[in-house]
Amino acid sequence: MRNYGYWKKRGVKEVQDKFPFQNIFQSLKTPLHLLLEERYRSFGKLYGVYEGTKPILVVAEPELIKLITVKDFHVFSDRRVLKLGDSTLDKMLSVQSGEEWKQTRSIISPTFSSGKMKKMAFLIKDTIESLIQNLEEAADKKEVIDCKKFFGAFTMDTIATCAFGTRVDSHKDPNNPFVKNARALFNTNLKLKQIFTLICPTLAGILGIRFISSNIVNFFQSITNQLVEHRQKNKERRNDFLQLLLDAHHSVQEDDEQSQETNSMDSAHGHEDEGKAPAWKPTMRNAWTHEDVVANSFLFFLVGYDTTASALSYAAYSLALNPDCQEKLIQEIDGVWKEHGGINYEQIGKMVYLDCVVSETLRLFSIALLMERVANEDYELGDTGIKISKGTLIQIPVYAIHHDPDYYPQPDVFDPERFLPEKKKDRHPYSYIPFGAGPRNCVGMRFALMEAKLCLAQILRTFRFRACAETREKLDFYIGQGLLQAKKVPLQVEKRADV
Ligand code: HEM
Repeated sequence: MRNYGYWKKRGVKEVQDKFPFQNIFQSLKTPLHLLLEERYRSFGKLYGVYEGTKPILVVAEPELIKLITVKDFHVFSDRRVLKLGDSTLDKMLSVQSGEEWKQTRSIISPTFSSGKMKKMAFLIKDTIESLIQNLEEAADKKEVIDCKKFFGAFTMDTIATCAFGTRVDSHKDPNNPFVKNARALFNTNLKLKQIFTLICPTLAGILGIRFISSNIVNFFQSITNQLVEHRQKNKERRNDFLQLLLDAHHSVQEDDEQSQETNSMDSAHGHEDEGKAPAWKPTMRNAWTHEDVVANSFLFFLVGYDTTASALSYAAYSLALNPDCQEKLIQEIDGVWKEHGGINYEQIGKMVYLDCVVSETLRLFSIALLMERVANEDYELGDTGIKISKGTLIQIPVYAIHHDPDYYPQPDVFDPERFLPEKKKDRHPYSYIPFGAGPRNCVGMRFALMEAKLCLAQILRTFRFRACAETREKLDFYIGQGLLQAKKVPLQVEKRADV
């Protein structure tokens, strides 16, 4: 049964399937980023699509995005409902809705405050050192590296230490039980296209996915149990997420820092009015259980591993193909190094060109291709006159907005200077949303930026990335995924002779 005409009747342009479920088949055939760009060109910033018979409104107009994600957040606080049918996994922040989500978010947000991130930067230092050693071996052998593998090992080590208090070198020690389980999780049971369902469950909704094997959940549950027991028995504390989540229920009244503050780390990525949606205030917190701790450590691992590894791979690739930008970044890094004798959390927050490089990477390669919200009541969309019924799904095509030549002339060119403060101020802030927007944006943004910036600053002090025969001018991406996932990012690393 088709529902065509639903949007037309409401005065909205619509994409009609030529045959039932064409939209779904198309998204499994064409890379989603290309589909989103093509529709943006043909239908503009406001149009309707159908997922089977379900009408979806696609909104790409920055002022309307701000309305939906911030000003009228009370109507659009949820994503599409995705119950995984597992009592632990259903406690993950990203799949919760309504009051449950508010309570969990109120507990989790402070764990990402800048004070906590600063302490966590010390843990990341060790994992960067392992990465540098691994890159050094590759440079000595003049190997072609797949950046995704090296940065994937680095982000896995980082999440292992920050979320599970477990020190591993997954590049050198692939048989470590943590690494084996993590790899099994990503390679088999939880394909990357399904991971995105955690932050934007489009494909899960379409395919009716129920995933994540209980063996793997049990493994992570059991290591968390052992760690908690060990820390309690030995009165041991560590500056990691596990500790912060464990402390959360003891410090119910403590700081709600993240929803209030913005800092230099957020830079172009956060929006000033984020977290200040008029109708949203952190609610009273209920008891925070051991299951909540396990679920959310696990979630950080799921969403923090591949996203940041991809961001670093795309940054390395862009710098290798744009040596002028790489030299400019190296100059900034060397300058800071000379002045401070190294680069730590404080310095990366002040490095303007480093921020431009990371921002431009996340624009050109918008890792989360789209965002979703659901209307929890009937609603009229700003002054468009469009009436949205309760339950309607809204999609925000992030990748297409980031490639709009009106905001970003020559959108396929890597040009970090677009993000210099004087250029940024001329653009609508909601035309740049790599971490989403509003109180439901990426809670891990600050951590991801810190991790990526610290890593880039440290490795470019030792190496340069170089394109090689295997490096393609255009990357090849997996199809049917909500995440922009390159198949391979081959490059060479060269040890710097000038330091
Ligand atoms: C470059 C890296 C990353 C990118 C591009 C990214 C992007 C996103 C996006 C677009 C969303 C949806 C936001 C919205 O709907 O408005 C999201 C949600 C989320 N992200 Fe990230 N993310 C990254 C890294 C991380 C890391 C490292 C963590 C944790 C350690 C994390 C944890 C989360 C969580 C828990 C949510 C769900 C928030 C909620 O529902 O309240 N992300 N992310």
